[in-house]
Amino acid sequence: MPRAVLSLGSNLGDRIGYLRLAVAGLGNAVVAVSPVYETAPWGVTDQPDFLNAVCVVDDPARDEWGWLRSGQALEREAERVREQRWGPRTLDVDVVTVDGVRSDDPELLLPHPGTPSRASVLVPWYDIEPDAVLPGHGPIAELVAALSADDVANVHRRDDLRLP
Ligand SMILES: Nc1ncnc2c1ncn2[C@@H]1O[C@H](COP(=O)(O)OP(=O)(O)OP(=O)(O)O)[C@@H](O)[C@H]1O
Ligand SMILES: Nc1nc2c(c(=O)[nH]1)N=C(CO)CN2
Repeated sequence: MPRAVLSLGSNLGDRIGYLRLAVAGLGNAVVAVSPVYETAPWGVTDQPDFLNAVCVVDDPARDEWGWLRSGQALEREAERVREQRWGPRTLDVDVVTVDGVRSDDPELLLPHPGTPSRASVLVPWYDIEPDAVLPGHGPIAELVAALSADDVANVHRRDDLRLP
């Protein structure tokens, strides 16, 4: 079960530098990287805007737990400090989905439960995998179409910023 979709986010310090660090750290496993989006914060709204992107990765040696550990190692590299839930961070790496795997382990919920409602994940993911299906939720094209006008207005593609 090697193929995963990871979401990347940063809203502290050198935001694009942290996203680049993550993509560089994923190395040869990277299959596709989305454009970068500037997004208004959801959850805790009184914090700086995020840069968000989505990465498709593939590595026969890593299962879903391997991808979680890889994401956490990258967060440590970005000197992320554990802070408030949904608060500001140098780098957030979430495992969105790993093939068809479903998990209700709180340490690794799959698919990531925030995905169906988050424009900051769905919009960049749709850019690189328009035919993707989120297990248990259907085609992401339908999830994107179901986003509110407000949600969509809160994500802005930054064509001046590129990954890796
Ligand atoms: N699919 C997943 N991807 C990443 N972390 C997960 C996942 N499912 C559960 N977790 C757990 O979530 C915990 C907290 O993660 P984190 O602090 O990044 O949450 P958050 O980013 O503030 O909120 P959210 O998970 O809603 O985006 C981690 O300890 C991790 O084990
Ligand atoms: N726009 C946006 N808002 C957020 C984000 C994020 O990645 N993008 N991550 C959060 C913490 O998980 C909280 N809020």
